[in-house]
Amino acid sequence: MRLTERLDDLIADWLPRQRWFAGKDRGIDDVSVVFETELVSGDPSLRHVVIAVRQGEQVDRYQVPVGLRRELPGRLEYAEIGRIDGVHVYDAVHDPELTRVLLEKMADCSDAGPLAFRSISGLETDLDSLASPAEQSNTSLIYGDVYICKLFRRLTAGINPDLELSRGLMGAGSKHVPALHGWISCELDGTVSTLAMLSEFLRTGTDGWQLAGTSVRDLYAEADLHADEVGGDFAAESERLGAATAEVHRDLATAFGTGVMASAEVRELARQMHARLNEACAAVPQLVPYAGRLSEAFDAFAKVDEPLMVQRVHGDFHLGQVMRTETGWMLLDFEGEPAKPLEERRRPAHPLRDVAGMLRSYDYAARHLLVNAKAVSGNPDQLEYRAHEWAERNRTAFCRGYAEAGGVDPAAHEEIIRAFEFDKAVYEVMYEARNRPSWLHIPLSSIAALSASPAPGSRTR
Ligand SMILES: Nc1ncnc2c1ncn2[C@@H]1O[C@H](COP(=O)(O)OP(=O)(O)O)[C@@H](O)[C@H]1O
Ligand SMILES: O=P(O)(O)O[C@H]1O[C@H](CO)[C@@H](O[C@H]2O[C@H](CO)[C@@H](O)[C@H](O)[C@H]2O)[C@H](O)[C@H]1O
Repeated sequence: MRLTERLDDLIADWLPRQRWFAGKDRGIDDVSVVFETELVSGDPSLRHVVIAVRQGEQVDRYQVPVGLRRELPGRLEYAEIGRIDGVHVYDAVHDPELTRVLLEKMADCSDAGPLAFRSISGLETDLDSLASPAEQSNTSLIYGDVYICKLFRRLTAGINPDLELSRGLMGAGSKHVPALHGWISCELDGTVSTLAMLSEFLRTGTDGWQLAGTSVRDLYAEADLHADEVGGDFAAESERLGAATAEVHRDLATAFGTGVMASAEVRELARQMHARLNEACAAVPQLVPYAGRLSEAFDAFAKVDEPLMVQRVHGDFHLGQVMRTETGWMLLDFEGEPAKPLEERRRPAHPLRDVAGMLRSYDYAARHLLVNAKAVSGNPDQLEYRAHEWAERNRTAFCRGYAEAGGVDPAAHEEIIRAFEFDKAVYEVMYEARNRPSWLHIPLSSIAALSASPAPGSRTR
C-alpha cells in the first residue's frame, strides 16, 4: 500500500497538535507526500515519509517516520495518526521495534532509496529507543543510555549547522560538545540535506533549563530570602557556563575562522533587526507599544563605531541547549534559530549574539513559572521583583565567567548586547506565537521590562 494518496488528510488533522509543528499560527491549506521510503516491511512496517505542508504562500517540508500495524498495542495508542483501510497509522518514533532499523542502517552505512545512513565510529545496535520527553522543536530518540538521535522535523535543503559545527568542534578538540557518531541525509532541491544526527547521550547530564528552574522554584518558595541566600543559588554554575561558552567560541573560531564586519554590514544588520520588528508587530499587535524603544536600540547599534569581529556561533543559545555533566557544561544543538533560512543561520555573527541569547534565557527561566498563576503563589509585584533579581544575578555571573575566560566583555559593549537581546526577544515573540501561544506573555513582559530600563549611556554611574 502506498501512503502517498491517503495520508494527506490524516496528517493535516494531526499536525497542529504536534509540539514540533512550526505553523500553529496559520491554517493548513494542503499536505502532500514528497517521497516515502519503506524501511521495514511486514506488520509492523515502517515508512519514512517527507511531506510538504502549504500554508498560504509558504511551503514547509517535514519528516514523519510512519508506522503501520493491523493491531495497535495500547502503549502506542497515543501515537496514532489515524487509520487507512483499517490499518493503524502512527508516529513511529514511539515504536522501538521500528526505530532500531535507523541505528542498524547507520551502523552499516547503507542507503535506502533516497536516504543515506552514515556513521563515523563502530556503533552498538542492540538498543531500544525512547522518544525524549524534552521540550524541543525536533524529536530525539534515546537509544539505551548510549546514543541520542535527533530527527530534524522541519527540513531545510543543505547540511544542518548542528551537524556541521559538531564535526568542526570535534576536530578542534572541544571538551564541551558530545561526540558525534553518525547521521542520515537525503537530497532536497538537489542538495545533500541532513535528516538526523546521532550523538553520544550524556547520561549524567541535566539540562540547564531544569537546573535553573529548580533554583527559581527554591527562590519562590522562600518569600523572605534573596537570590544569593537560597540553597539553590545558581550563580556559580552560571559563571562556569559563561566560561564554557567562551571556550566553545574560541574553538569555533579555530575550526571555521573569523572575519570583520564592515560598517555597511553593521547597518544592514540593524536594518534587518528593524524589518524583523516590523514583521513581528504586524503578526503580534501586543508588541506595537514597545516598537519605539526597540527601534531606538537598533538605531544605536547601527551607529556602533568599531570593527565587529564575526565568526560561526551557536545561533540559538539558551538554557535548554546546555547540559551540566559531572565533567562540566556541554553545549548542544548548534542548529541556529529553526525559523530562519539556512544561509542566514550559517552566516558568521558577532559572538555576543549567543551571550544575548543566554541572557534572555535567564529571563525566561525566572518568568515562566509566573505565566501560570497556579504554579506559584504570592503577591504578583513581589514575584515580578524576585524574578528580576534572580535573572540579574545569574546574567551578571554568566557575563563575568564569559569575559574572564577570554570572551568579548558584554559590559563593555552595551549597545551591541542590548540590540541583540531585543532582536532575540522579537524572534521569541514570533516563535511563541507560532509554537506555544500560551508562552507569548514571557517575551512580551521581558520586552516591557527591558524597554523601561535606561538606554546604554544614559545611566548615572
Ligand atoms: N547529547 C545529549 N545527551 C543527553 N541529552 C541530550 C543530548 N542532546 C540533547 N539532549 C536533551 O534533549 C533536549 C533537546 O535537544 P536539542 O538538541 O536542543 O533539540 P531541539 O533542536 O529539537 O530543540 C535538550 O534540552 C536536552 O535535554
Ligand atoms: O531549542 P530549539 O532550537 O528548538 O529553540 C527553539 O525553541 C526554544 C524553546 O524550546 C526557544 O527558546 C525559548 O524558550 C526557552 C524555554 O523553553 C528559553 O530558555 C529561551 O530563552 C527562549 O528563547 C528558542 O527561542 C527556539 O528557537
